[in-house]
Amino acid sequence: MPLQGNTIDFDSARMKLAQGDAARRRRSKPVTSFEAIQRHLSLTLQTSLELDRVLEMFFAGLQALLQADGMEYRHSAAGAPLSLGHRALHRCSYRLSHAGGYLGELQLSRQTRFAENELASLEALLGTLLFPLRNALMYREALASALNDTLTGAGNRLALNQNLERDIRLAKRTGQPLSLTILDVDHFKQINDRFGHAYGDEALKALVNCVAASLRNVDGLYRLGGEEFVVLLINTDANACHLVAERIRQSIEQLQFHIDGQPLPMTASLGHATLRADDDATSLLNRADLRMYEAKRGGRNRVMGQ
Ligand SMILES: Nc1nc2c(ncn2[C@@H]2O[C@H](COP(=O)(O)OP(=O)(O)OP(=O)(O)O)[C@@H](O)[C@H]2O)c(=O)[nH]1
Repeated sequence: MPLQGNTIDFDSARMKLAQGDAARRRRSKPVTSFEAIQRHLSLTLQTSLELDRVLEMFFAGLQALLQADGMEYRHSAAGAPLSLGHRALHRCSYRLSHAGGYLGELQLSRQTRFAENELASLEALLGTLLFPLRNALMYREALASALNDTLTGAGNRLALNQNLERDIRLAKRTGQPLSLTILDVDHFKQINDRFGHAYGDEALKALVNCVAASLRNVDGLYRLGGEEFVVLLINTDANACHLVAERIRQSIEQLQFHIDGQPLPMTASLGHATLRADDDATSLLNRADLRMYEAKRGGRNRVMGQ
């Protein structure tokens, strides 16, 4: 997985060193015994905390022991299943766990059956994956909690800043349109005042689920603060953004949210803006914010664009 941003890729540097060492060792004395493979793989797997990278290294290292055509890894924390190589007819699967903690499902496949002795070695080799995999999952969880709003699960302001800067750079380089919409819940204070803060929190969670359900998985949903959210739409021009914002508005209006069995209608006002050549993140957000306030002044529960 390529690293983004201006960082030094220590992982690949260390990998290259490790690979170089391995190549040198292979030239002098072939690495053949199970213990040698296991030791080498153990060292290699410690060079990264990136889940994809750890699994890639395991798949590559495994080939010294048995030839496998494909490997698939599933864990809800990892998002979509991660596939390496290509899937073949014969498969073996493992549910990985450690000290009661679930570490995912791993499946290997190839064209010919796995022999019993191969499976036994594979199971022994899986031990090398345990701690690197657990550490990579913990690292991923730590990153996610640093970038997500704890109440609603939407991205937080830090995630918005990072992704917006990146998407603006990309849109300017590729010439693709980029739009965003700011959404502010109408009269949210009344919900808190009437039902209490805890119910207000539940209403915000329901709203985020509702907005997320009307987006593509490449779209970003972020909480700016309070009851204000941003939807970031890559490769989307002003007309398409208006349609998306209108769809969001309607889905919030139709949301069947109940408090103690009582329906609680919610609406939101939305303002959108599309990237111009002289925009930066602040000017783009400010323009959408101005439109959102126009929507509030215009009577709320409406969408205003540029
Ligand atoms: N329950 C809950 N309420 C929050 C949270 N963050 C902000 N609020 C409340 O959201 C309300 C926002 O109120 P206002 O800014 O007056 O806006 P509004 O009532 O939505 O009215 P308009 O935006 O003008 O339609 C305040 O009562 C905040 O306390 C939160 O995390 N949970």
